[in-house]
Amino acid sequence: MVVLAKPAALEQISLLRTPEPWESFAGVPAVDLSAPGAADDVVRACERFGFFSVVNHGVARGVVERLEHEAALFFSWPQADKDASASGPADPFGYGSKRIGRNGDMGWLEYLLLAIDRESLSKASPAPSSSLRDAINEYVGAMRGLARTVLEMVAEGLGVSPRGALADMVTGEASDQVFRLNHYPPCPLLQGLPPNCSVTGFGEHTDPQLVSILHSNATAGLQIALHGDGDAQKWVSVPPNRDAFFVNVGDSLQVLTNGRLKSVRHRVVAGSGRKSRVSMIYFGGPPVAQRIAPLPQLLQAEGQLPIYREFTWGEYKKAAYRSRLGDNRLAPFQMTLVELQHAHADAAGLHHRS
Ligand SMILES: C=C1C[C@]23C[C@@]1(O)CC[C@H]2[C@@]12CC[C@H](O)[C@@](C)(C(=O)O1)[C@H]2[C@@H]3C(=O)O
Ligand SMILES: O=C(O)CCC(=O)C(=O)O
Ligand SMILES: [Fe+2]
Repeated sequence: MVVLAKPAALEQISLLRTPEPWESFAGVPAVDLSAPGAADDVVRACERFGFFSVVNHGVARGVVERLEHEAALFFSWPQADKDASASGPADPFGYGSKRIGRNGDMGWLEYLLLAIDRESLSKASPAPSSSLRDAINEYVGAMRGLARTVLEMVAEGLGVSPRGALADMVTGEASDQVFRLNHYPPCPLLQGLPPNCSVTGFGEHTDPQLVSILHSNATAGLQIALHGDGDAQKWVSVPPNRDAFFVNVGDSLQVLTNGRLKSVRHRVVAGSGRKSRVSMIYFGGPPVAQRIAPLPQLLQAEGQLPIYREFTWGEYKKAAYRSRLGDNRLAPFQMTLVELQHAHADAAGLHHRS
C-alpha cells in the first residue's frame, strides 16, 4: 500500500468522527443452509436486512485458507511490484490503491478486482501470479456453487419456478461474475486521534449485481445500514466470522423481486489500532443481455404492478460505472408516482387518456 506518499490524495478520504463507539450488531441472521426451512429463513433475512451469514455452507476451509494465504502474500509485495502487476491502475479491473471506480471515490484500501469467465479468471484480467490465480479459480468455483444454492433457496422461498430461474442468471454460460480482494491496513493518519475516529475504507454503497458473497479475516470493519422507516438509516457493525460467508442482496435482485428483497447499503471503516482487514468478495451478475424486471410470476402471485422499469444488465452496469459509489443507482429506473397512478388506473380499467 502506498502510505503517505501523496498527502493531497489522502485528504480526499473523508475522516469520520464518530461520537459513539460503533454498535456491534448481534442480530445478523445466520442461516444454516443444511437445515429444513432454510429457504424461508433466506427469504426472511433478505426481506428484513438484505444481508445474512450462512453456516454449514459446504465450502471446505482449505479453499478459503489457501486464498487467504495467497492474498496476504500478494499484498505484501513491494508497492512497485503491485503497481506493475497489472498494466496501469485498476480501470476497473486490476490492482488499485485508494481510488475506487472512475469517478473520484477514495478509500483507505488496496485491492485486486478481476473479471471471471464462466469457470475461471478471464484472460482479460489475469492474476498477478499463477499460485494466486489457481487459488482464486478454486475459490470462485466454490462461490458460484454457493451463489447457486442461495439463489435456488430464494426462488423456492418466494415460490418462483423453476427453482433455478434466478440461479441460472448468475451461473449460466455468459454470466458476468466479478471477484475482488480488498486489503485495509491500519491507518497511520489516525494515530494520536481519539480511538473512536475512523477513516473510510470503502464508502457506503449497494452492490449492483444479484448477490455478493463476502468472506473476511477476523478483523471488523464492515457495517450495514438497517432498513429503517422512510429515510431513517442506522449503521451497525457486523461481527466478523471466519467460519461463515456473508450474503448481500444486490440491486438487481431487488428489482427482480419488485422491491420485496432489498439491497443492503454497506461500507467498511478502518481504524488506527486494528489489524489489517482482508476480504474476498464474489459478485454474481447476469449476462449483459439479461433483462432485469420484476418477475411476472411474483407480480401475479402478489397482485402487484411493477415499481421498476425494465433494463438490461448491460445498461445498468454502464450507468453504474458512470455513478459515484454512494449514489442510489436504482432511482432512475423507479416508476414515478404519476406512472404508478396511471398503471393502477389502467389495471382497474379506469384510465382514459385525453
Ligand atoms: C464507484 C464505483 C465503483 C464500482 C463502480 C462504481 O462506479 C459504482 C459501483 C461500484 C461497485 C460496488 C460493488 C463492487 O465492489 C463493484 C466491483 C461493482 O460492481 O460496483 C464496484 C465498482 C468498482 O469498484 O469498479
Ligand atoms: O471489503 C469489504 O468488506 C466490503 C467491500 C465491498 O462492499 C465491495 O467491495 O463491494
Ligand atoms: Fe459492496
